[in-house]
Parts: sequence; structure tokens; C-alpha cells
Amino acid sequence: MEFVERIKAKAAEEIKTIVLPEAAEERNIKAANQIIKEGFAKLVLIGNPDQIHHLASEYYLDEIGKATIVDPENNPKKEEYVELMLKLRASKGLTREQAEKLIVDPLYLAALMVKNGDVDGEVAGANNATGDVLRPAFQYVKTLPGISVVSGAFIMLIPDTMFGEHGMMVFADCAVHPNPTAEELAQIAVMTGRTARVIAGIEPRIAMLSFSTKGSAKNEMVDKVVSATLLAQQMDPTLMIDGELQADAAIVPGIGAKKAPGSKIAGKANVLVFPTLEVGNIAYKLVQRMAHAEAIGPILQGMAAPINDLSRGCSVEDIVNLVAITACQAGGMK
Ligand SMILES: CC(C)(COP(=O)(O)OP(=O)(O)OC[C@H]1O[C@@H](n2cnc3c(N)ncnc32)[C@H](O)[C@@H]1OP(=O)(O)O)[C@@H](O)C(=O)NCCC(=O)NCCS
Ligand SMILES: CC(=O)OP(=O)(O)O
Repeated sequence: MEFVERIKAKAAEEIKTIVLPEAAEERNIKAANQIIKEGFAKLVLIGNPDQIHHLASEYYLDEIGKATIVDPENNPKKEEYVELMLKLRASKGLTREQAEKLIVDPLYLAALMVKNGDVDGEVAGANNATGDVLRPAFQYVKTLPGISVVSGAFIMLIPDTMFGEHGMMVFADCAVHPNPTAEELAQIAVMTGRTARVIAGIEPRIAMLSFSTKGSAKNEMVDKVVSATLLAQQMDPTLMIDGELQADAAIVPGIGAKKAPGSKIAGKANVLVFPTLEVGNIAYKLVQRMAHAEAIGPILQGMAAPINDLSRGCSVEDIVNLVAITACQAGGMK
């Protein structure tokens, strides 16, 4: 079974409720209709009900009536969420007046719904920049115990290639943490290995990427990747991790054998960990656009509850796929 079909079938085994805070938008509403029709998740749509119904009738989206619509301007749970916000962040200086303003923002409302257990997960980002999606999630939903840094992975499905796992690769961090320390990069590598195992369903072979292979260049940026590799190997000895490797040494067998003889990962990597967000975000977009890869994500790694971001360049299908992954995470696939 193909990856996307497998994820949808898994989500359908235990139906979860996912909130879409950008529902009054064409791609979101079309995706919502498709998800309800396919039946692998229940949906809560945040937005102006008139706008949502108008879009649904404009595009003949017959299933939208089966979703729960929450109007942020007229939300019966507003007071309950404001109290929760104050309980969680009054100590950080949040005032009642600020909380009452924030809870009308669909991205804050969605994060509070997740925190309050009213929904099982959230998908947003088609209409909002990543930072704006992440901030309410970081403030209210927080990270898993023991995780200090959230990162974003993409499952890349690259057509007509044998790179990675028959064209499937996992890339991270492509979305969240601009300039990780060695310790943070090690955490990102370990979390990405787990995403590859649990969500992509592959046994990870993780390459810690750099512009140097096994000491071919000397620079503090290379030193960071070397330290991160050692730390990641210690953090999870069950994972196969090697570095520092250049991208060609990581994925091309002949070059891997030449530049990193004896490495179990070189030439065979199916997980690529980038040294900074700058590199990861540029690399995933180039592979997506130039190699016509499907880029599923960013799947946020290390959140205490499933909240996932989208690229503003996403398609309807991208939203559908990420909702399926979010529902699987809510079902315990983390
Ligand atoms: C994620 C991001 C928005 C956080 O920036 P910020 O709001 O300035 O962060 P702050 O330092 O004020 O932190 C806000 C909260 O988030 C937490 N946080 C920040 N980065 C975090 C991370 N990577 N993992 C976990 N928590 C994080 C902070 O601990 C803080 O929590 P607190 O308020 O309870 O103390 C910022 O790092 C960012 O914009 N990243 C790039 C996103 C992006 O544009 N990606 C490219 C497109 S996908
Ligand atoms: C993941 C990402 O790059 O998001 P956007 O394209 O919205 O900035």
C-alpha cells in the first residue's frame, strides 16, 4: 500500500477530531470536504459560518454540513478558554484584556482547543506564516517531556528515483529552529529518526549533513555537526546515525564509498538532518519543485499534542495528507 493510503487507513481505525483554524479559505474548505468524504477524521472548522457556508456552496462541497463550525467572534467557550490562558500564562505577564483579544484569533483558539482536550489535533499554515502558527502552540501546548526544541520534518516522496527508501526520504529541520546548537541538532536528529520509524514506516539511516565529509573541511560549522552526531548516537543508540557527510556522500553509493569508506550510512541515507533551518528549508523546497517531489509536512516533532504546520504554497492534497498524519499522531503514532 502506498504511504498516503496507509496513513489514511491507519487514521480511519480510530477516528480523531482535528481542528482547521483557516477554514474560510478555498484550499482548506476543499480539503475539509475531501476528508469528511473519505471519512478518516472528524473536523472542527474555525471561521465565520456565513463565509464557510458561502464557500461550500460556491464549490458544491456537500460534506461541509457534517463538520462542527466554531465562530471565533461568537464562541460559547470563550470564557473557559480565557480562564485557561490566564491559568497557564498570567505568570508570564498575560492580562485578562490580552487573553480576551487573543482568543478571537483562530490560531490561538485552535491551540486552546487542543490544550483543553476539545479536539485531538490541529493543522494550520496554508494562510499564515509558520511563526504565527507555532507561537500559540509553543505557549499553550508546549513540548513533550524531555524535549526542549521542536523541529519540523518533511516526508519527501521523490518520483523516479532510488535515493532513500525507493524515493522516500525524511528531511529535518525544515521549518522551526533557525540555528540549533550541537545539543539541539542532536535532539532534532533523534526526533527525526523516530518520525521516520513511526510515521514514514522506514528503518532510519540518518546522515548529519555538512559541507564536509569526515574531516575534509575544517570549520566551526563542521565541528557543530561532528559534536551533534556523537551526541545523537549517545542519546539513542538504537538509531543508525553518521556524520559529518556532504549530501552527495550521503545519498550516492559510489561517492559515499569514496569519501566515507566504511560508513554504514554513506550512500544509503534515507533521513537527512540539515545543520541549520536555512539549509533545510531551502533544500526541501528545491527538491519539491525541481524533482517534483511530494513534500508532506512540516510534521512538528516534539510537541506535547499533535499540531502540524503547512507551507503557504500547499495544495488541497497536502492539507488532506497532513490531517491524516495528525490524526495518526493523535491515535498514538508519535
Ligand atoms: C518558532 C519561532 C516563531 C519562535 O520565535 P519567538 O516567538 O520569537 O520565540 P520566543 O523566543 O519568544 O519563544 C516563544 C515561546 O516558544 C518557545 N519556543 C521557541 N522556539 C521553540 C522551539 N524550537 N521548540 C520549543 N519551544 C520553542 C519558547 O520557549 C517560548 O516559550 P515561553 O513563552 O513559554 O517562554 C521562531 O523561532 C521562528 O520564527 N522560527 C522560524 C519559523 C519559520 O519561519 N520557518 C520557515 C518556514 S516553515
Ligand atoms: C514550511 C514552509 O516553508 O512554510 P512557508 O512556505 O509557509 O513559509
